Amino acid sequence: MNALTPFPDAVPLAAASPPPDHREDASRPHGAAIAFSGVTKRFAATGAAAEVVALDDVTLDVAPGSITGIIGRSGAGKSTLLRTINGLDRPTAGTVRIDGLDVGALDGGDLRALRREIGMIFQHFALLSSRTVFDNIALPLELAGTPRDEITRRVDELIELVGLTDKRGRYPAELSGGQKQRVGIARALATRPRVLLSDEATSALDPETTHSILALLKRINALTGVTIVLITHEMQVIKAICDRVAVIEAGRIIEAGDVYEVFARPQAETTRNFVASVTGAALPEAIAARLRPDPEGASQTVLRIVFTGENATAPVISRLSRSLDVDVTVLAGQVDAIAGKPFGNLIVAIPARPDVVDAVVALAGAHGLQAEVLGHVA
Ligand SMILES: Nc1ncnc2c1ncn2[C@@H]1O[C@H](COP(=O)(O)OP(=O)(O)OP(=O)(O)O)[C@@H](O)[C@H]1O
Repeated sequence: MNALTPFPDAVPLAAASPPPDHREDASRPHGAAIAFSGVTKRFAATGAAAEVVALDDVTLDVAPGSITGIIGRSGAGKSTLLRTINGLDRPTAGTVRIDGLDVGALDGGDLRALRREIGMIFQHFALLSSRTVFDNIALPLELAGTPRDEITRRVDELIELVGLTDKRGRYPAELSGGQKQRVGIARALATRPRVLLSDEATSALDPETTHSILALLKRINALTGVTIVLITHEMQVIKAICDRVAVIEAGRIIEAGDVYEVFARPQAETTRNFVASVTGAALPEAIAARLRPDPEGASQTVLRIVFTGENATAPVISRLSRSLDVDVTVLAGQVDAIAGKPFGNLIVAIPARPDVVDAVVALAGAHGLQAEVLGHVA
């Protein structure tokens, strides 16, 4: 691939007639594939500060047009991973490729050309306080040398897309947090990027505003096919809009896959905790404090039962109870939609008899459910 034209089939903004409305964009996929291969990033020791391995041999594929979430706790390496995509951080080892193009090998004009294909939104919006909504959104187009009439057309189109028509001439100080993020999103989309990076874009917003911003990102992804990579520490965000998720811990990807699969069968302890934070899978504290691994002397065994797909709404608990003649006490749970599919999670207590426990687990399995023993209470 020619390094000077990182996206040969991308339409150069200045030369293109913008489509009259965004629905036309849906017919031409914009998304770019991103491939991390063995990416390690070390920050050298300075003075008293020891060397930091921020990314440790990260290999991950981001599908074009997907919404991929990277979740991890503070310091896990999320921002560093995001910054390797637009070349703000260069890997110490390994490669990051966007549609096959090695980001780490680019510099100067090639890197600037690549960055025009990558929009970014931030937790604290990063708007210029002295510029109006219109002028903030216009900035990347001005920097790209886009003619004035085309800037006006494109910015007005974006202002409408993000629902800020009545705020066109307002300044950031006159906007709510959600409105500021809408400006940030419009600005990030101005040059018709093929990748949109979101750095904790909803972390500073209240739940309702978060919901509307996530819905906007999902709509933009559906309309334009832009590949979205978002980093977050909230599983709620992953659950709301992502197709794929990767869990990062101490610079390593410890789990990655389809969001529904990861929610249904989380493997790593950290992933289980993230999943439990949003699926009702967390044990009530009073029970958790009494839970022990040893069934000796216990009166109740506590199970987690995960319902997926069409089983999510089946009356399985009453069937378990009737056909095995056991009392099933529901301790916690909810039925929800994840990635658009039903997903249920119940925590139940049954009598702590090995034959009963085995029968319940087997019967749940026969109904296509997963049942897992969490522990026992006296
Ligand atoms: N420029 C830098 N110099 C030295 N160390 C750095 C630098 N940038 C990041 N780090 C370190 O790399 C590790 C990963 O940081 P990073 O910001 O990627 O984590 P994060 O998951 O985004 O955290 P947060 O959610 O708190 O923003 C941390 O230990 C951090 O202190």
